[in-house]
Parts: sequence; C-alpha cells; structure tokens
Amino acid sequence: MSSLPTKFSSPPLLPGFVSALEESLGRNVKPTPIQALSLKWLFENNLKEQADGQQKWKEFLLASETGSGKSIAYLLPLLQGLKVSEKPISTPNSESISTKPVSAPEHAPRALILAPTHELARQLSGFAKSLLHDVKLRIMCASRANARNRDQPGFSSEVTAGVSISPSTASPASFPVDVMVGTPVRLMEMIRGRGWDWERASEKESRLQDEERKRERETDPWDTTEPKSVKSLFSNRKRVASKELGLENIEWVIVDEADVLFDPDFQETTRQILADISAARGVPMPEAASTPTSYPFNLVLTSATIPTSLSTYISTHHPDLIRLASPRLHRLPKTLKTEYVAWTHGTASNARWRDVERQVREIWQDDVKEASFQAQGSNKGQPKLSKVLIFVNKSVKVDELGEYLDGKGIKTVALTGKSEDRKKGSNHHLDGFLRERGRRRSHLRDSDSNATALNTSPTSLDPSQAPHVLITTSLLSRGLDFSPEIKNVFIVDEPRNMIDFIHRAGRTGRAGEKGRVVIFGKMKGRGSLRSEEVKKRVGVLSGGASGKRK
Ligand SMILES: Nc1ncnc2c1ncn2[C@@H]1O[C@H](COP(=O)(O)OP(=O)(O)OP(=O)(O)O)[C@@H](O)[C@H]1O
Repeated sequence: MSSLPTKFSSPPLLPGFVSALEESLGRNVKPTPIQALSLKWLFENNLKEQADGQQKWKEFLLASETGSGKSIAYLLPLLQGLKVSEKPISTPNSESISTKPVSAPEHAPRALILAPTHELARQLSGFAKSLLHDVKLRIMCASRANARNRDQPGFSSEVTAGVSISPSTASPASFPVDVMVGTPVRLMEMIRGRGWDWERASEKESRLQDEERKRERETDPWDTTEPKSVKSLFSNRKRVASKELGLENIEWVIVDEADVLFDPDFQETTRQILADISAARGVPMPEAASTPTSYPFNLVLTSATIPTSLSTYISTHHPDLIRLASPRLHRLPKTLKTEYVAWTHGTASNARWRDVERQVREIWQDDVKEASFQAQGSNKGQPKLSKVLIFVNKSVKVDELGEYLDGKGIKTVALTGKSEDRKKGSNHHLDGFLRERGRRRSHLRDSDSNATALNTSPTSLDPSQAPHVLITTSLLSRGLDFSPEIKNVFIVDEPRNMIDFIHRAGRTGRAGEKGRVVIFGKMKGRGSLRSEEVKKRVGVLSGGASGKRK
C-alpha cells in the first residue's frame, strides 16, 4: 500500500489532466483511495506495458463506497489511454473520409461508457468533458436529446470537449467521437439501428429503471436477491433505420454501476452490447456461453456495492478480472451521520407527510439560526436554506408527497420514471440539485462575492418559489453526484434492502463533505421491530456508530 501514489502528478499523467483536476477540484487535490489504486494498477501498469510493446486487454473492477471518486478513477486511465494512442484526425478532404461507405454508421467511438439512467450518462459526459480543457478528446452523450428527429437527418447540438457541434455544421466525420456515454438501451438503439419501436423501447427503459415499479412486491427488506429477468428487449423489434454506432474501433468499455447493469433486468442488454463489440472486432462470442469470456477491449466495471449476482457473474465470466476495492467498501461514508425519526401522527400517508414536512422545516429553522449566528450583527440578508432529497418506494407516493408539500407552500420537484421532464434527455429537471463542477464553478469559488450575487437572488432562496426539495424513488439513487447543498437525505419508506439503502444514503456526504441521513420509522409498539432491525443493520454499515432517535 505504501507505494500507492499520493498525488496527481505529471508524468505519469499528461499535464493537461493535472491542471484540469486542480481547476475542478482545487489546487491541493489528492487521489482518493480508489483513485490511488487505479493510478497504480490500471494506469501505471498500462504505461509500462505500452513502453514494453506488450499491451494486453485488461479487466478491472473498481469498487468503493459512494462519493469516493470512482468516475475519475476510471476516466483518467481511459482518457489518457485514448489520447496517447490517438491517430491524427481526418480532415474533410482526406482519403479516409472520401472512401467511407455511404452506409457506414455515423459514429465509431473508441470507448463506451454505460450507465443505468440518462441523467447519470449526461452527468458523466459533462464530468469527462471537464477533464478535457487542454487535452482534447470528443465526448458524446447518447441521450434522447441528441437523437435525430425520425424524419430529419443530422444530429442536434452536442457535448464535445472544446468544440460545440451545431446541427448545421455538424459532420460526424469532421468531429469523430472518441467516447460515447449512454444507457444500454439507447446505445443498443444506436448499434442495431433505431426504428425498432422507439416508443416501446423508451417505455420499457423507464419501466426497468424505476426500482419502485420493478420491485413493487412485498419482500424481506433485507433480501438482496434480484427480481426475475424480463424478456429480451430486442426480440420483437423491427430494425428499420440505419445503424448510428460502429463498434470496430472500441478499445475501452466502462460499465458504471455494474451491479445494476449486470443484474437480471439489464444483464441481457449489457452482455449483448459487449458481445456485439467483440464480434465487430473480429472475436465472435459463443452464444449463451457460461465459460470465461475474453473480450478484445479493456473492460472496467465500477460499483459501490457488490451483490451476489455481480460477484457470480464476475467469477463465472471474468475469473482473471482484477478487483480493486477501497478499505471502506460496503460502508457508509465516514462523514455521513444517521438519525432516526419516529412517526408521531400515525403511519397513514397523510400523517406521515406531516412528519416529513416538520423535519424539513426544522432543518430550515436550524439553517436560519446558524446564518444569524454567523452574521452576528452584519446584515447578510436572506439565509441560504439546505436542499433536501427524499426517497420513497413507490411512484404514487412521490406524487402524493409532492402535492402535499406544494400545498403547504414548499415547492418540490417530484420525479418518477414516467415524469415527462425526464424524457427530454437533458438534466434541466435536476437544476439546482446536481453538483456543478468545472471552470465556471472554480471561477466562482475564486470570487465569492460574484458567486453570492449569482446564486442568491431572493427568489432562488425562497423555498416557496424555487424547489428546495426533490422527491423520487430509487430511480435517482444511482451514481448521481448531487450538490453539496443537499445535506439531508430522507429515507421515508423502509429501505427494500441494504444495497438500496447504501445508494440512497450515499447521495449526500460525498467527497468528504458532511451529510445527514434521516430514517423514518415506527419506533415504539407494534411494528417497531422492523425499525430496530433497520437500525442494527445501518449501525453495521456506519461502523458501529448508533444514530440518534428523536
Ligand atoms: N480526489 C478527489 N478529491 C476531491 N474530490 C474528488 C476527488 N475525486 C473526485 N472528487 C469529487 O467527488 C465527488 C464524487 O465523485 P464520484 O461521483 O466519482 O463518486 P463515486 O464513487 O462514483 O460515487 P457513486 O458510487 O455514488 O457513484 C465528485 O464531485 C467528484 O468531483
């Protein structure tokens, strides 16, 4: 362990990556434990092999607690690997383009990043882009917002590093994409050809992604067995449109949130994509192989939790995969405090919502007290109130709670798999809740007065005008890097299992910041045994620290 790198330095990293990291995360940024492991094993070894001319395809698992920086842990080796082996970009007049077959797919990236939701795909592509201010590579998010109109060729304004492509000037050939980020379903659409029933595909994707809908059966809340597989997403589809994504150039595949993407719901699609890439690169995979699989590309899986299904998949198919795990895997981040709140008005929905409202208001009262204590006589104006992220188990409860709080003058964003806003493909429905990183933010940090002026207009500070509460199901519990303004996560319904709990709780207390998880439950009398059990199990995840009961 002593030989693990303790700083990001160049070399081995290209100087542009070090400056981008410092710009985004601060001058004295140091690798987190999982990043140190990845720099050593994934990055340095790769360089050595490159130097010896003996490069082999690698398989890695990066496993560490939520908010511990797994994205950078894989992005650095990936982006540098692509940059170092980059070939000169073709110009529009070059031979390679003029001889390109008319039917060739629009994009032939060198890397794919798979994520379970389009919100995460979009955030990851933005995150990768923030590392590419100086080192230029092209990132594209394969979200629906970028999909071509069915009747109109061309593609819409897109995310690239350094270059913004607009529909009028965009030519995939003149701006070849290096990294494509997307959900398995959307990527499959691009690989196999869109047209195999777009509407049904999107409906099914929403259904798969909405944990509440796929797990709305009564189970032991601590049961981590996965739900039954759904039928193939692709069996009955017509393929009419041409393929948008060529796979023959792919050298890296990252499977983010691998435990979800290899669970029985997604596994078929994920593995189909891997098999398609393999075949495109000249190594067809035998059908229904339960034997070890060697893909002709680097494969990196990441996860904050390793359920049995993922572990079994890895042991069966990738016995040589190198597992890099941080010491705190399957623990809650150290900076996360857990608290328990008893239902005081009974457990019927409306009674519960009153307790939830009370807790939200208490947090804001504390914020006001804290702000006035800090201001001490100086007139600093309206205080900034914390944002609260609330998880419930069912979509119908998301809507109910949203309506209740809105009725009480607390503006909310209530999101389920079916929410219309999600279908637009951008992340605007999460504005104010997701973390913003990159040049703009670090510039704001350098000039606090400007930041204050920009972010604290009276309307944006007023929770009856600007949403300070986000309500959702487990749908948004995976991978999203929420703003540090979300200091409180409420777990209103009993968590279905500990894996689900870890991911929900882990939306706060990220990157060493303080966070608080409030777990509601029946704390006395009949039905309180469940809460006792929850408390015990959460205590184990926190390293034995017991939470406070109100
Ligand atoms: N070395 C570092 N120092 C400080 N902050 C960091 C560092 N590396 C990453 N971060 C920040 O930590 C936050 C969490 O990172 P990231 O989203 O990659 O975590 P994660 O491990 O993937 O979490 P999850 O399991 O929830 O997906 C991000 O805001 C990221 O910018």
